[in-house]
Amino acid sequence: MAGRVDLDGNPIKQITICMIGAGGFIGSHLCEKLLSETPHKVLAVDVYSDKIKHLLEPATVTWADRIQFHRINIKNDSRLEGLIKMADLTINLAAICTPADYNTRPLDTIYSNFIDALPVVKYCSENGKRLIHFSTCEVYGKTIGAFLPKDSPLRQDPAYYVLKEDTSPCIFGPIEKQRWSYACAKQLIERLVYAEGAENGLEFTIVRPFNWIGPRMDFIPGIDGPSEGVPRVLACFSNNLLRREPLKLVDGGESQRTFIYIKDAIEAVLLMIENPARANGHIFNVGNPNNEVTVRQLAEMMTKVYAKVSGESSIETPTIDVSSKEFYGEGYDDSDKRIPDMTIINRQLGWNPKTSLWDLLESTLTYQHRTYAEAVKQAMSKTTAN
Ligand SMILES: NC(=O)c1ccc[n+]([C@@H]2O[C@H](COP(=O)([O-])OP(=O)(O)OC[C@H]3O[C@@H](n4cnc5c(N)ncnc54)[C@H](O)[C@@H]3O)[C@@H](O)[C@H]2O)c1
Ligand SMILES: O=c1ccn([C@@H]2O[C@H](COP(=O)(O)OP(=O)(O)O[C@H]3OC[C@@H](O)[C@H](O)[C@H]3O)[C@@H](O)[C@H]2O)c(=O)[nH]1
Repeated sequence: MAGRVDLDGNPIKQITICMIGAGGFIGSHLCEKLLSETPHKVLAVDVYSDKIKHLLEPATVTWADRIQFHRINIKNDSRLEGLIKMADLTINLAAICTPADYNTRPLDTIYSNFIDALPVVKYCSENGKRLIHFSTCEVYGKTIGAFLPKDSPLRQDPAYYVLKEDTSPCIFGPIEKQRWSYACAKQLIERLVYAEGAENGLEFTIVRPFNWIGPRMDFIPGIDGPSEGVPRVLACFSNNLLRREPLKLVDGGESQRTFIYIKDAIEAVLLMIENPARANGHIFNVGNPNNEVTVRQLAEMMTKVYAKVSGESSIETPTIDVSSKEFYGEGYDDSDKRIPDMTIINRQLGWNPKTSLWDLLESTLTYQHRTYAEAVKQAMSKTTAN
């Protein structure tokens, strides 16, 4: 760790980071990276700590004095401002961010993504502290191309679908499509952070993650989360594969996504943390434009990769179609396509993603198999016995 320098060759000083939402998927990977590869200190704030338990116990690990866990719900805890004041930088990851909640719990979604983030922005601004705020690629909503006729040749033109931080519009569906409650709340908090920068000099960076995936993402229903819960697609499909049941393709699985390996994405966040002069005042797409698939193709690839890593043959009917109304309920809608433009992050931080979709699925599904296969088998045999 000695002699670490930033992108401009300046020595990197140790800082204290207040990480809100540190116990989640992204937070757990970021904590791991900061503790194992940097000298920085982490004030980890969350209501849960299961995903960072391995970093907190036993107290003898070499970084024991560099991480503190604070079990705090930021909705209503006066300790938050004190922690932000103690830190040099605050990173806010806390959010409700699973699509199954956006249309079924729209109030919780809006409160979590906008109202609950307000004090964090305010305390950073008032105390002159730097903020890295986690937004989402969903702020782009649908592509312009989605509104062109199906056979229009313009649909092939990147100008109609590549998503750029400084020029693309944010296109959401009607209010009754409550799916967009999340994207809209995230957009408004982005605008607020930006305005605090413009009017009050807040030093900020906004991150727009494009489908980061990897180990510890969400939960496997009935094993380490509610049986009826619907996590994001990686965990839904992992759960289906573990239970040897067909993967459910919502509305035919035609939507397209670009998936990036969590470990590649975390490299980008570390560059933002350690290069404030290059990251402040910017909004960054963080994704892998080379890893685009339809959800159907993702299902097919995950089925193949899982067969390889588990040694089990795939089932006869690997996928089935379900309607979005049946799967998510009333008010669901979808982003059609998400390809991040990488110009700004490339120019400012020289960062590029590395891992192919096949490789990231292979390491992630190896983890899923090792972590869950036995527990799923036991849970299934109990259900059959009953
Ligand atoms: N994973 C992705 O691909 C992705 C994509 C786009 C945006 N994001 C954004 O990145 C951030 C982190 O996402 P994630 O995938 O790690 O999600 P996650 O759900 O795993 O993590 C969020 C964490 O925040 C905590 N939290 C929520 N409300 C809280 C509160 N009131 N007080 C304290 N802690 C609270 C949760 O307990 C959870 O541990 C979110 O803001 C999300 O919108 C993630
Ligand atoms: O079992 C499933 C689950 C999901 N899907 C589909 O798979 C696609 C991806 O679904 P995800 O649950 O990963 O969520 P989305 O990509 O739509 O949104 C996510 O993207 C960015 C973040 O802000 C959030 O983490 C989340 O909103 C959607 O088209 C969804 O309808 C299935 O076809 N079957």
